Amino acid sequence: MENMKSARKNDTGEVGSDLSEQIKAATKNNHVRAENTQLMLSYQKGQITMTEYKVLLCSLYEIYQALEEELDTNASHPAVAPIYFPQELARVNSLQSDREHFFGSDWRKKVIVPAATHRYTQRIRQIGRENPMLLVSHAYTRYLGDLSGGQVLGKITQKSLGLSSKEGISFFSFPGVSSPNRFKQLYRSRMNSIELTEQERAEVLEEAVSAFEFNIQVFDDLQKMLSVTAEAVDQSKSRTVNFPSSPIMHFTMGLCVAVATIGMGIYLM
Ligand code: HEM
Repeated sequence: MENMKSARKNDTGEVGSDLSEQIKAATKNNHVRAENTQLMLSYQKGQITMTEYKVLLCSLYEIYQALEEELDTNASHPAVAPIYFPQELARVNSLQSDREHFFGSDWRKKVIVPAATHRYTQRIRQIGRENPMLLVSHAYTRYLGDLSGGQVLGKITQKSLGLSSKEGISFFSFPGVSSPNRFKQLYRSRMNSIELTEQERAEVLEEAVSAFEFNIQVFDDLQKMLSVTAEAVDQSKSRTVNFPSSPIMHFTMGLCVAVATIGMGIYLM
């Protein structure tokens, strides 16, 4: 809320009246909070683990599938058409191949996502049906993030996981974008060309704040899920419970326990 006020307060001052400037100002504090989630901090310290990356890929896949399906369905909507760049930006195919790389050909069966991811995708689908204008806020939050800090995160992932090739990290590559900075300029100018009433503009800014918060909740839930998993695996070792013996089954079983625990915890709140 404070962010929203500062974006408006500065309309005639340093922020200006362009949507691209206002959305950046409105989400500034949320961006700081996102950068400071435990998952993103692990990233910045080069400490991302294979398990963290794999569960992150599962959630990103669900999120982009919802986002890109809704963008495709609403491609000719006046607020969506200017920022509709499937050739340059679409991530679902890259995420599919990254998941296939790590999970194998039956990757579709290995969906491990926390409740926060479902809440995020449900919101995207709801606005796709009811108010497609707000897809702008979600597309901005994910794609401009991927073209900014995300570019560094790709390099860190490769190094942290000791990957010798780009296989498994195609999510971070945008072959259709030769200069991320120039493309971001184009994207901002397209955002600025969208005609919005004051009320609509306020809604777009508010939805962008929510989009950041959805991402923060996903990161936090993933972290919780992984810590519960680690405990479940530890307990299974110490209690000699008949847990499946292969590492992948261990991982999957542990995550099932974790997802169930977190999912129930959240839905019961
Ligand atoms: C390790 C975590 C992160 C780092 C180090 C990081 C870093 C950055 C940097 C350096 C920029 C460029 C700022 C500028 O051009 O002024 C940026 C922009 C951006 N980031 Fe992040 N970021 C992180 C996480 C995130 C997350 C989790 C999201 C949202 C899901 C996000 C969304 C954005 C967006 C939308 C922009 C574009 C801002 C604009 O120009 O309007 N970032 N980030």
